Amino acid sequence: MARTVVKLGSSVVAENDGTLRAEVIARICTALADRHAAGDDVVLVTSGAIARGMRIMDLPVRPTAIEDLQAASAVGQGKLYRVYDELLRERDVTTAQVLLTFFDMSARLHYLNARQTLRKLLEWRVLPVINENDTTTTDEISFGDNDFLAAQVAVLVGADELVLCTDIEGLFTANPRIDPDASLVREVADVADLEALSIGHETSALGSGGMRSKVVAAEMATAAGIPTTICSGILPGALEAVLSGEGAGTRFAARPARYSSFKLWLKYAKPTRGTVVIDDGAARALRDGAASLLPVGVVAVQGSFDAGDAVEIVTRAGEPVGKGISTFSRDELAAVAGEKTATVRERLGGAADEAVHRDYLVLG
Ligand SMILES: Nc1ncnc2c1ncn2[C@@H]1O[C@H](COP(=O)(O)OP(=O)(O)O)[C@@H](O)[C@H]1O
Ligand SMILES: N[C@@H](CCC(=O)OP(=O)(O)O)C(=O)O
Repeated sequence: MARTVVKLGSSVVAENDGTLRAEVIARICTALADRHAAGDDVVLVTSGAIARGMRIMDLPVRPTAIEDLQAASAVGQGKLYRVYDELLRERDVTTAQVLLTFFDMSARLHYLNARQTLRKLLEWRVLPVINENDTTTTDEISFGDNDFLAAQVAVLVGADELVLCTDIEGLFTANPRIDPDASLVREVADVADLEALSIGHETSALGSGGMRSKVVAAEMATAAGIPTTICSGILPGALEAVLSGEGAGTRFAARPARYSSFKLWLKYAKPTRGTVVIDDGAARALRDGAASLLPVGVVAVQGSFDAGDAVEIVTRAGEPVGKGISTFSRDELAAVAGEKTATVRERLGGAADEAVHRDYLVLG
């Protein structure tokens, strides 16, 4: 029994003018229902609310102003969900609509609640149909695109597989809409191997993020041990081949999962609010393993953060060392930067000695 997260891009769900691709969606629902009937857990992440709203409101192109996008999404989301609900009900699958914001992922308690709800739905054999809650997001708390949301959801539910469906067969060596010599990449053993390729942010008429955001999502999911495939959602048989294990499109091999679920959340879901610059000795101690970051190794503090916020940790030369949750606020940490533990205790009351505790730190 497998647990699979399937993401459909706007370009799969709708034509360029926002008209729903009814046949494509029906075929995909059949494929999902078949996996569900075979005993698999299936989670659907679907874009298309803005496209749907755009069509209904007769907007000629995808709007760019945030309030227009939010209003279009509000018009479209309910209607979009109803399409999946009806198609899947006809195929004996009960669905649930789940709308998430980046805030839900970045606040640990909300994250745990979302995880609990999704796990309960899967235990009930319900197929969650997920989208971002566009109407309440701001730039600050938006996923940016649903590829990132899908990767987050895959980590959240402990998926065995993530499938990102788009309007193109997979990842090409360059954007084939620009470069006719581009060829399909079938296997990616390591995302670092992709540096030589031209993977742009150019999108289809309705999409956001482009191929670049799919590769970043694949990097994130594979780092959590989840193999990821980018394939066409439009080409009949492609998603079906991926779901049956035959394969299609571009497959990113899973890397050994190095992080606990908490550290994955910290690395990928929690936004950083500031930067802590550390000296070389501290950088070595952190990179070598078991050490926490002590204030004595801190040389500068940038940004504005509270105790409990995530900070980027960098060397004096600006090389990234890692990311961690700060024990202190920006002002507190600035007041004890470079100081020994005895002075830190004296100045800050001694509640904690570490600027970032090892348990709340991810390297890289
Ligand atoms: N190297 C590449 N390989 C394949 N597609 C690429 C590449 N670089 C850019 N693209 C573009 O990415 C688009 C898909 O991204 P996007 O429109 O965001 O999809 P979706 O709406 O499905 O999320 C493709 O239509 C293609 O034009
Ligand atoms: N929440 C938005 C998703 C926008 C988005 O990320 O689109 P895409 O790049 O096509 O996956 C919507 O439903 O229209």
